[in-house]
Amino acid sequence: MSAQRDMKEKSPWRTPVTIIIITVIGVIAIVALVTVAVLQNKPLSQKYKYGIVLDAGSSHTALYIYEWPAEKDNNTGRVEQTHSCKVQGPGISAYASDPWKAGESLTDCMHEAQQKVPRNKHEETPLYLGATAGMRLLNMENSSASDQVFQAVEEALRQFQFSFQGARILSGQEEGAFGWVTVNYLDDRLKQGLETTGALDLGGASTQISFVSSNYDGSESPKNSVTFRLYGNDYNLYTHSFLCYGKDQALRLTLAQQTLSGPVIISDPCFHKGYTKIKNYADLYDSPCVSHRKPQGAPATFNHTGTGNFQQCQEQIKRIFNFTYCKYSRCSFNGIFQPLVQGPFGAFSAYYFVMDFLNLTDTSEPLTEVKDKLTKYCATLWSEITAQHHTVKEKYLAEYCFAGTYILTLLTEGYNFTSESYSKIKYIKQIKGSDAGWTLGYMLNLTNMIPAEAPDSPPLPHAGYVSIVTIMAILLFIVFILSIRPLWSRCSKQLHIV
Ligand SMILES: Nc1ncnc2c1ncn2[C@@H]1O[C@H](COP(=O)(O)OP(=O)(O)O)[C@@H](O)[C@H]1O
Ligand SMILES: [Ca+2]
Repeated sequence: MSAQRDMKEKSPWRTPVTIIIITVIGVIAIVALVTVAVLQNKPLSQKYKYGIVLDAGSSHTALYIYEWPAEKDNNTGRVEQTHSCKVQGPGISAYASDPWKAGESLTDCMHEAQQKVPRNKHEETPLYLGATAGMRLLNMENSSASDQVFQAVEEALRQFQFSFQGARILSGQEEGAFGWVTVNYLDDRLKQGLETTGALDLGGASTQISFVSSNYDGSESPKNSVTFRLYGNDYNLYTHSFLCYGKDQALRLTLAQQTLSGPVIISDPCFHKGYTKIKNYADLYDSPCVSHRKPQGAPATFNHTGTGNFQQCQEQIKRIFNFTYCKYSRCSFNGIFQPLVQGPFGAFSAYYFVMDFLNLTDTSEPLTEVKDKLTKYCATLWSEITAQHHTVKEKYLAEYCFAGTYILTLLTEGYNFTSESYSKIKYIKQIKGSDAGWTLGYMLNLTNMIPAEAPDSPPLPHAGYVSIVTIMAILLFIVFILSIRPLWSRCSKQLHIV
């Protein structure tokens, strides 16, 4: 009996010290388990990645910086524009005779980008330059000049520490499709598989229309069709880019058809009464959109004089669209296939600038009222317009009557928007702080940021994991306490005996 008791007393499991150690280790193990389990599912301290896109448009270049959390696929992992910089001076295509200046023009905005992106991220930050219709036209007109502009621009961009990924001309299809991706990504329509929003982009040299139509499978005109698989959903997008139908080239087209006979004075209903300016024929026809129409033996200059008449302006503008031929079931204009417009649309870039200036962004207003307001605006004397808006650039100011009329004509006559479908257009500049335009969609595509398949969403949100682990830890603790209770009571008895 005493030998047995001796053995019991010597067993390491039965000494009070051992029991205390086991208890402490047990508690530490449970606390560690809880901590590890909770931390493993908690987002680590936020680290960001950056991307830079330069939009080399026909009228100017703009730089955009985008930022997103470094970890992939968490639900807040959205890309946002954190900064934009407008390059001083004209678009890069205007530097055809001085290519190195095109490169130099970008340096101020690039220095700004160096300040905005954290120093230690420069090397890993991709930098893209995409050029649109201005460079498309220069390339058509003089491809060696366009190559030289690209060389100069690339050389300038390589001077920076960023990871330069190249400069290239986007096709009209890409420009339209990436604008659509941007709008729908920012509106959170892609991840959730919601009805998408069409995109209307009005530039200076080209204009794009892109939308998903339920009764269009892409077979009738494959060159107008782009298919995507994004977050597990298939999209069949209709898109078209009209070169020469951006607002600056459309103005040339409209003016050029009024100068066919080479008159010295052009009375233009799209400009305000009282506006008069001597302009060069050579400048007007200095674009492949109109160069073939230059009248023979025209004088060097013409007197551009406004008459301010919306109705007549609209008649002039209609004449730049060709509605006479269409080999498809239906066309917009110039023989280009287009299904009937469908669903909501976002209209950005010059659509927004012009309609915002004219106070016509409210599309719940009936179209007839919009036209009435524009009629009044166009009929306002030039002297009154300049007096009311002395801070606005004169070139823009002179052209708002034309631009507003062009927008309404393009939408209603060109794309066949009706009073009803017009009310589903929203004129937008930004969505949730990021500019509407092709740049974000372009970067998302090149960095593979939008997966084809829906990411496996975690079965529980973070809070769910924390609750489950806490409950399990409490249960474990209770079981642990219950299991060591007999040891403790034996231990206290021993202490009593001692
Ligand atoms: N504040 C403004 N008011 C009116 N038009 C503007 C304003 N800012 C920019 N624009 C116009 O927006 C258009 C932008 O086109 P841009 O992107 O440079 O050309 P593209 O996309 O055809 O290459 C140009 O016609 C430019 O004049
Ligand atoms: Ca543009």
